[in-house]
Amino acid sequence: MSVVPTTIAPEVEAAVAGFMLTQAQMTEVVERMTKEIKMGLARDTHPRAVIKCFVSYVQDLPTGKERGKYLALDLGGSNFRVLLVDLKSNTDIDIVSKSFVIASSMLSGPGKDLFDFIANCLADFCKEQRLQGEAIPLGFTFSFPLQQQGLTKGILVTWTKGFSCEGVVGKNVVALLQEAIERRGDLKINIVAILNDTVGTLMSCAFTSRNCRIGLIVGTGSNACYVEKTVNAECFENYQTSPKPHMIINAEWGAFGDNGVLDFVRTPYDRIVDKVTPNPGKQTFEKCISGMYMGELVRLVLVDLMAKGLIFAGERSEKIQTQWNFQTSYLSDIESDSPGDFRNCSKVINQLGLVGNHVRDKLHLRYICEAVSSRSAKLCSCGLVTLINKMNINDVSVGIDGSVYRFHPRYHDLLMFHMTKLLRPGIKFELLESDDGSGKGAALIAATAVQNQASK
Ligand SMILES: Nc1ncnc2c1ncn2[C@@H]1O[C@H](COP(=O)(O)OP(=O)(O)OP(=O)(O)O)[C@@H](O)[C@H]1O
Repeated sequence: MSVVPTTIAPEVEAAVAGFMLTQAQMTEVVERMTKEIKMGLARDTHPRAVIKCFVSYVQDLPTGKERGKYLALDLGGSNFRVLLVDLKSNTDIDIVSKSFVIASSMLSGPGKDLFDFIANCLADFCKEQRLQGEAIPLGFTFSFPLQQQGLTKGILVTWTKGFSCEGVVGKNVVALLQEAIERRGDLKINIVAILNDTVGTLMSCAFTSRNCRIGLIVGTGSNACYVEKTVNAECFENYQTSPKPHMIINAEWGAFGDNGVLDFVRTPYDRIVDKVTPNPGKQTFEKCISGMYMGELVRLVLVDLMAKGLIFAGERSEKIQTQWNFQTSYLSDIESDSPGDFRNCSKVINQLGLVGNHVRDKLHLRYICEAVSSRSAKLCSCGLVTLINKMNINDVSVGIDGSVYRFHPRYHDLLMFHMTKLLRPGIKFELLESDDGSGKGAALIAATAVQNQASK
């Protein structure tokens, strides 16, 4: 019987050492992020802040009594979805949804084409669901940095996550959608709210868990929102006079580090990934954390070690040399193997056009994946701890969505472990997986918006 090696070669260890954040570095990240969040909230410093802390105009958490049928659109990553959400009770919610793939050419084409495509998908869906005649309220989950000026007005600040459509930055996205709907002329749609997916996630978890105060996404991108005191949300015009005590703040934490404050935890591989994205120099924190980039980071380490003959020695593979070819789902597959077993790992190696005859190479590949996913979870923990400390509460639930959190075998446990180590003793928290947060959350915000309109 062959003995499975368990030790990592010093050269491999050295290559990924930069991903292994220490407790002191994590504490420093929390400190720096706290500063940046305060800058985003304050009127004077907001214009130059990197973590923008946008006002969401959502001030009411769900009461649990919201009811009715709502349409929701979800645009923010790999797929575009249209949903019909029927809030029957707080435990009985019917959701019918349809996903549409956005052609990669559309990601960088004219914005008008993107919004016409969205309106067409909406029309298809309404036809299928026989909703053409009804003006059902619609909540639009739009997961890019938005400077909101009201619940139905949001100016796109910048595209992220691979999108770069022309003619949208600086425009009110709700108006662009409304215009596309009007160009068709066959739909009666009442857009009552635009929201970020983090806000939808928070709302949907708060519908059933009263303690939910944070919404987190770890999917294609990463971002979080939290419940702030209205008086601290200085960019809200009524921050001193609003009768409502709270405001959900869309942190847009992906941009943390765009001013260099995270350089002390970045690796040379992060700098290479950044250069090949459509938004170099932007979304620094997100690029260290989210699904769009984790696979590429692993690939870059692998390519580097292969060039030095330290892994898969003597093997060549066109696939591994090609950008973005190492999917982030491979990290979940590889780390799902039980220790000493390399079944998934071998499959991935073969999919990448490699043979991988040596167990040590598999061990090393797993080690690299663990380094990248652990750093992601550690940085995310830093972000969550920053928000919990900022709210100064002792008991909190966090609603979480996104494929990285959902499918990575250790992500939840890593967050629990590192958050516990970073938080002051005695603070209770739970991490809740959000089920269809964007859709449910959009419906809940639409329900509150309709109610608020009616009571005016
Ligand atoms: N099994 C998996 N393990 C880890 N990551 C995965 C897995 N499957 C997909 N991903 C990654 O998750 C990302 C997609 O995330 P998600 O499914 O949450 O959708 P999204 O709506 O596009 O993202 P976002 O919410 O950031 O807008 C992709 O980058 C993909 O590589």
